[in-house]
Amino acid sequence: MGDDWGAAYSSQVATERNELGLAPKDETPPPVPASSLQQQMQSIQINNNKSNEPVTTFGQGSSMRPQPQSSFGMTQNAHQQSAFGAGFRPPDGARFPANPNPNAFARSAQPAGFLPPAAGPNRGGHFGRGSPAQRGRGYSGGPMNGNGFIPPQQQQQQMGYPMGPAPPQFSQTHFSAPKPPKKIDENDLPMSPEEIALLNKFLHNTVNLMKDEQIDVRLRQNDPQSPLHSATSFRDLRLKSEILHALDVMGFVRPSKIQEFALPILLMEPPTNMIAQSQSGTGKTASFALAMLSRAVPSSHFPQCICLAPTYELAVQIGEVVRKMAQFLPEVKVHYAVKNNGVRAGTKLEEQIIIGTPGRMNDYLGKLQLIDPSKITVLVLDEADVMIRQQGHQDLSMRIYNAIETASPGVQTLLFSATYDQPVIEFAEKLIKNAVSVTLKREDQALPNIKQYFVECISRDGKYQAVVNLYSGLTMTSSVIFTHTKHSAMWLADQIKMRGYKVALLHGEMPIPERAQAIQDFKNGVYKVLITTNVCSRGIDVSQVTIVINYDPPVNESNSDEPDYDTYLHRIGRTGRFGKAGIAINFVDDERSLQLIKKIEAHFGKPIPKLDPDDMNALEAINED
Ligand SMILES: Nc1ncnc2c1ncn2[C@@H]1O[C@H](COP(=O)(O)OP(=O)(O)OP(=O)(O)O)[C@@H](O)[C@H]1O
Repeated sequence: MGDDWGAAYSSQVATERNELGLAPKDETPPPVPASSLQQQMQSIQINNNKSNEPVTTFGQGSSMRPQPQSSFGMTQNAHQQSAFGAGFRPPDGARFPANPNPNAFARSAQPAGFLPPAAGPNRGGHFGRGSPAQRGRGYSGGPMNGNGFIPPQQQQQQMGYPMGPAPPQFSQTHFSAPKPPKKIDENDLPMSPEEIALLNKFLHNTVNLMKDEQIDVRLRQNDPQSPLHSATSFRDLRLKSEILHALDVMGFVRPSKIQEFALPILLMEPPTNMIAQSQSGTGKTASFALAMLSRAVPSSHFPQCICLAPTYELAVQIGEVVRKMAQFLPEVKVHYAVKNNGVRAGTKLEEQIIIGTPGRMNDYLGKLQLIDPSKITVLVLDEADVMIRQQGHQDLSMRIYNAIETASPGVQTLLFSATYDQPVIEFAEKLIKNAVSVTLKREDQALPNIKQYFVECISRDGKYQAVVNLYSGLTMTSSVIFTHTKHSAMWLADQIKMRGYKVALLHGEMPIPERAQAIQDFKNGVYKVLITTNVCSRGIDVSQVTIVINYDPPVNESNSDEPDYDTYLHRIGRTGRFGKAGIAINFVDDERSLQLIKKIEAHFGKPIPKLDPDDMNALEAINED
C-alpha cells in the first residue's frame, strides 16, 4: 500500500496543477491495474428519448418541441427598418408592412450617438448604404459570381458605377478594424472543462426544476427492489429536521427532477451506489451534499464523507453548499483537502466532511495518514466528466476508491456528471460496483432548428457597419457575436459603446467571477448583446439566445483556411437551445471567409444561404418561422 501511495504521488503534481489555467504536466502515475470490478448496473434513466423499452412518462406538455417564436421579435417593420439602418429604402416590390408607429422606430433605431448614413438612393445591395459617397459601407448584398467573391471595384461597375478607384469608404465614422493576428492567443481558445464547470457554478443561482419538461423514466433492468419512486417534497425524505430547516431558509421549496429521483435512492438503507447525470444547474451538488449530511454523524469528530472535485475552486463551491445545508448542524464541519492548505502529517482532522482534489486527497489517505479509510461511509466523485479528462485524476480517483472500498466495504460511492458520454460511462462502470444509474437528459438539438445564413460584407470594416445596422434587430431578443480574437471583441465592443449602445463583453483574460457577471447580466437582460470569443463557445447555457453572429468564422488553430467545425457547431449551439428556434448569421468579407462558410455548409450538409439585404421575403421568412 505504501508504494502504491508513493507512486500515486507522482501524479499529484500533474493533477493539482489542474487549477484554472494551468496545463497538466506530463507527470502521470503508472496505470492502475484494471479494476476487477465486474459491475451489475441497474439503470433508471430519465430522458426524453424514444425507445422500445418500457417507458413511464412524467411531466406535462411538450416543451421539447421547437417553440414558434419571433426571431427578431416586435413588429416586422421595426425589425426591418432597424436592421437595415436609417437611410435604407425598400426595393421596388418588397413587402413592407405599414409601420403603425414610425416615431417608435425612430427612437429605437437611433439611440443617442447613432449616426445614421444619410438617406440616398437605393440601388441594390448595401445595408446602411446611403449616398454614393457611402457606398461600400456595411453589407454588400452585391453580386457573387457563383463561388467567387466579386471585389468591390468590380461590383461598382456591375452596379452601374464608373470604373475607377473605389469610393471613399468611411466618410462619417473613422475606424479601422483590427487585423487578424498571426497566432491565436490562448485566451481566445475555448474555456477548459474546469473553467466551464466553475463558471456554471457561479451562474446557477437557481436550479432548473424542469417540472414542465416531457420526461421519460426508463428502467433498463427491471429490479423489483429498485426504488423507482420519487420524492415530490423534501419532507417525503428521511432528512434530519435541521437539514429541512436549512432547506427552507435556502428557499428550496421542492426537489428538482434529478433530486426527485436520486434522493430517495441516495438516502435509502442499505446505502446504494449511484451514477447520476444531469446537466449543469439541475441540482446535483445539492443532491450529494444532502446524502453526505444525512450519513455524517455529527457527534463523531473524524472524517466520514469524502468528496472529490477536479479543482480547488470547485471544491470550495461544493463546500459552500454543504455549509449552508449544515447551518443548523453546528457540529458538522467541512475541511478542504487542497494544495498548500498547510495541513501536515499528524494533524487530527475533526471534520466529518472532507472535500478536495484527488491529488491532495491521495496524500491525506496515503503519506500524511490523515484519514482512516475504514471510517468512510460516503465517497463522492463530482464533475466526473471533467475529472476523467486527466489521466492522473482518473488514476488517483480509482486508487482512492480502491483504498476506501477495501477498508470500508459498505461505503456508498456516488458519481455525478453533467454529461454521460462513452468515456464517462466506461470510467463510471469501471469504478463503481452495483450502481443504480439515474440519468436525466434533455435533447440539445443544435442544428435542426437553427437557420443559418451568410451575409456579404465588403471589408472587415464593413462587418462593423453591418453590426451597427443590425443592432436594433439584435437587441429585440438576445444575441451573441463571436469574434476571432479578444482584440477584435474589445474593439467591436468599444466601437459599439461609443455609439451609445450597451453591450456585454466576455473574453478569456477576464477572471471567472467577472465572466460570470457578464453572462449573468446578459441572461438577466441588462445587455441584449454579448460580444465574445471562442472562450464562450461551449458549455454555457444561455437559453434565450436567438441570434448568433459569427463576426469571424471559426478557423482551425493550425490552418486558418480550414474551418473549426466543432467550434462552429458549439457557437451556433448557443442559440436554438432545447428545441427553441434560432438564427446563425455568418459574416463573410473576402473569398477566404466565403470558402470557409462553403466548407461548413458541405460538412454539415445543411444549406447556408446568402441573406440578401434586398430580399425582404427572406427576412420576413426568418421572422415568421
Ligand atoms: N430544489 C432546489 N430548489 C431551489 N434551488 C435549488 C434546488 N436545488 C438546487 N438549487 C440551487 O440551484 C443552483 C444549482 O444547483 P446545483 O449547484 O446543485 O446544480 P448542479 O447540477 O450541481 O450544477 P453544476 O453542474 O453547475 O454544479 C444552486 O444555486 C442551488 O443552490
